[in-house]
Amino acid sequence: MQTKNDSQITQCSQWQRESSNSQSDVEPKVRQLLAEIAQQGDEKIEQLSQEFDGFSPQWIKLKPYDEYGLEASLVDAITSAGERIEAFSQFQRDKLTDSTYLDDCGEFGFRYQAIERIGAYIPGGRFPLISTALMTLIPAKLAGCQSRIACSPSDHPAVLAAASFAGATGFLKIGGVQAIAALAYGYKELEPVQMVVGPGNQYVNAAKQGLSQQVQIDAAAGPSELLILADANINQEWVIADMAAQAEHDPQAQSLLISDSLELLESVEMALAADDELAKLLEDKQIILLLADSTAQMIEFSNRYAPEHLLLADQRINQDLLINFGSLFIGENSAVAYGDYCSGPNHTLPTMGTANRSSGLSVLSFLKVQSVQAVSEIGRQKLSDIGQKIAEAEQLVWHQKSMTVRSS
Ligand SMILES: NC(=O)c1ccc[n+]([C@@H]2O[C@H](COP(=O)([O-])OP(=O)(O)OC[C@H]3O[C@@H](n4cnc5c(N)ncnc54)[C@H](O)[C@@H]3O)[C@@H](O)[C@H]2O)c1
Ligand SMILES: [Zn+2]
Repeated sequence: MQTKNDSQITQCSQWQRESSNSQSDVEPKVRQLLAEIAQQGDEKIEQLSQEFDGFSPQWIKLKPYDEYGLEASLVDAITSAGERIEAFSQFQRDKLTDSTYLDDCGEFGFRYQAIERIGAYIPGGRFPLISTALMTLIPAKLAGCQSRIACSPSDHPAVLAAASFAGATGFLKIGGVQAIAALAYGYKELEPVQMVVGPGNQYVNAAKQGLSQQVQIDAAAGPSELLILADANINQEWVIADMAAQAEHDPQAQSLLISDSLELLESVEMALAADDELAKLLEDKQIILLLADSTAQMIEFSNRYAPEHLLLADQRINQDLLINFGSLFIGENSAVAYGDYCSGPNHTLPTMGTANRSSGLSVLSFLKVQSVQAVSEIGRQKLSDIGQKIAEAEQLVWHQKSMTVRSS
């Protein structure tokens, strides 16, 4: 199939995601700052907070979330969104049951154990990120993490209210590299946490990366991505709004529409061209229109691209064939924006193709899977027979001995 010469519609086989912008100047700078903090401790954290944000780090005592003077309808919305996110987390937690089996050598199994202390970074930025506070702190609470520290350079009432609703056990007003370092190394009475989650700018992400030996971190959530798989019958107005919505997160955010219907793509292109704002998104390649030969090629493209958000608006495609995505939205009722705010599943999701190997944030992120074993009297003999032969071959004499002494 050929597309018109002046068209922005591209054959999907000829399109590839650009690699992320190099953060070459940010990474060394952040590494240097972290080294200074490691050496100089709290004093350096305070100095950087003054230098970059103009305030000293400050503990804020959280009030009940409905005492922040927010508009009543916003309080209701936070409650409803929070309850749905909580219900999803609870559902997931309930499915994860500790389990053991018995065999002739004893009892063997595994159990889920929450990480004790976690930190959630809530970006400062231009907007009070209510949803980020809910999406990071609620799963940690439902997982059973005992200490859940929120950090943000913003003390906007909506952020504090959301952190309070989501059950933060402490709120430290601090931003950037120094916030991540305070969580990882400890700061004054704050003991080091074991895991740091949450989005942020390139300094925040570089700090998380730089401290990933000290603490567990979640996947770096880069610029937002959406891929829509569309048949000829989609509601164009809806999916155009979805594409523009994800594009508005960030100038580097990208929304892709793929279809085997050239007619549909041309119609969408015309609709975009008729609106200055949307036309600019197309021109800036924040919206991309891709033509496939077949549904098989659409599926193959989707699995290779591994989008953060995947909207399946093609009734011919079996969802089970889609294997790489952060979050799947099935049918065009399922606006990605619902997932951003309030449907329940998490919005902190892997980007840049890392969805082919990693998962978004969830209750699971905050749990360790531990194995347990209790060897029986009979097992003592049987396992010694097996293990001591291997220990002998490895020439680990005390390993061998610790088994042979038990075998008689
Ligand atoms: N993927 C997601 O789910 C998601 C959700 C929300 C936000 N985000 C992203 O989070 C980011 C928020 O960024 P932000 O900047 O608004 O808030 P931020 O809180 O991430 O960063 C602000 C901090 O950056 C530090 N900083 C600024 N300039 C610095 C410099 N030159 N050197 C060292 N430190 C410096 C300051 O200490 C400041 O407190 C955006 O990129 C947004 O796209 C992503
Ligand atoms: Zn979004």
